[in-house]
Amino acid sequence: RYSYWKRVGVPFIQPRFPLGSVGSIGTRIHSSQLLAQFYQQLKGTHPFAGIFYFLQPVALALDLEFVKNVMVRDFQYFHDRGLYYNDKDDPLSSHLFNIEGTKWTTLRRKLVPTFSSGKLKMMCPTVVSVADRFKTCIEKCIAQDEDIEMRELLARFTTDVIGSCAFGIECNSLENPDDKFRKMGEKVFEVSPFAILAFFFLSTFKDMARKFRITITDSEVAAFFAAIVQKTISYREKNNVQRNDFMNLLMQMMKRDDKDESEENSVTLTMEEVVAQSYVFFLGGFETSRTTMSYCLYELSLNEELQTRARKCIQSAVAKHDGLNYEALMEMPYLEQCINESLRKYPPISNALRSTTKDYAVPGTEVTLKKGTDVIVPIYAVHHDPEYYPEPERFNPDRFTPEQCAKRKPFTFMPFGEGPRMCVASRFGMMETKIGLAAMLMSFRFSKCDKSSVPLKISPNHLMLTPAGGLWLKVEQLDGGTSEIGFSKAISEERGNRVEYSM
Ligand code: HEM
Repeated sequence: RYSYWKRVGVPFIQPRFPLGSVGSIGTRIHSSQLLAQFYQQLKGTHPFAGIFYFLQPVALALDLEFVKNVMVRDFQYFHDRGLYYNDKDDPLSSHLFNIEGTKWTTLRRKLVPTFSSGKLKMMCPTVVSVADRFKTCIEKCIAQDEDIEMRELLARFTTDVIGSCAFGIECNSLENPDDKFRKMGEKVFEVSPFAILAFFFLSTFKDMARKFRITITDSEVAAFFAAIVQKTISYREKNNVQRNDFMNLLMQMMKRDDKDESEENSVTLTMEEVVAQSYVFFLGGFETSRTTMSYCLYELSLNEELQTRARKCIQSAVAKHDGLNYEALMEMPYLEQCINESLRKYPPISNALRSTTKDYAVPGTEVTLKKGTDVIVPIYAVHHDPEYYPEPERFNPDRFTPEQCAKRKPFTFMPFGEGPRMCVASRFGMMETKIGLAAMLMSFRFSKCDKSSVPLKISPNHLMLTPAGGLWLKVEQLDGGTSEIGFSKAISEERGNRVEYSM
């Protein structure tokens, strides 16, 4: 098996039995950094490199033309991710991120409208109202100690945001750190090195794993989400509640009677499928944005000048639009540059995955990727390639001025992936991140403290790019605070019709 790439004439990373090329993932190094080493080692030799996940050959993209072909031009060969899911024994795993084929195409098409500009604008006050509670929560924390572990607080902020926007649920994890929603999020993402390897293993041997009815979702998490979604749905049905949120859209897809049977590609979801989609929105909604905010805050805390510049940009937009609202958010170019530079340096989902659905003759080579071959687009490696980003370890938001963006080569900035399978909620993620950062920078000054680790180390045993040991910062209240800047004006009018949340 291990002579495969040599036989087909593709430069490859020497594997070791039984783990292949990924033996150190989860224990010594994060997958994104290991793949960046492979990428640098073999870049320029071929459109992609050969690596092995256990015994399975996997292609690692090395050049941008190949990335473009996989993500966009030849998408018909690459619409699946090839990840393990098991809709029979583990329905929660059967969500938009994992599912394949026409089921994915139709479901994706139906879900996209959830994140239209109109819907985002409508959700904006809800997110701002959570940001207001977030600010109060930080004030309470710093009254006790100015050195704060920010990642945990940010997780509570994004948990409450996604609870409100996706489920219409008031989960007060900001006020109550032991809130069950928060605990569930923690449980999903804090996985052991063994679990990471097991996940790669199952994705490599999917058919066998399905035969043995192997599940990947923690049973407590599965039961929790099933109960919360069912409760929300039955409350809405009983009280005839219509809200402009994700749950509403999924409920419409459950009701076959509402649909024109002849409608081509119409999707009907079972309750289990609705639970799975809600679950992925919860996952996508809280971990990625909190990670982005964490890294952005960290970098700004190391550079007072950039922090002041970001704060001024926020203050002037808020003053112009009379509060922190959708219009103000659209006019914070420097904050956006800072966020983009954070996403470049620390893309939370650091690799995009695709799997060939039929044999694929790689343009410009003699090689054919066999049906079922996994392809990795190493987002982190491309974002750290000095050819595209000189001095890649330097945090420099000026890389994202409109002039610099116009000069940038396509496919060198992919924090949300690319092509038809890119992040379905990228604009919502940006909005949530901007609101969280704006709320914090308007009210507080951030700097490093004795507990801050500089330089930051990436934890090897997290799925996303996560700082090891958390993110400790010194947080001081700014003179004047934010009350007069207009938070209160933006507090959501739309607080009715929420399910009482008491699990
Ligand atoms: C800063 C925030 C975010 C980042 C950096 C991010 C990044 C990504 C990336 C890299 C992918 C894979 C794209 C690819 O394979 O080409 C993805 C997919 C996805 N994301 Fe996000 N995301 C963010 C926020 C969100 C939010 C807020 C949600 C939900 C509310 C979400 C839901 C999803 C879903 C469902 C997919 C799978 C899409 C599909 O396969 O059709 N993401 N995201």
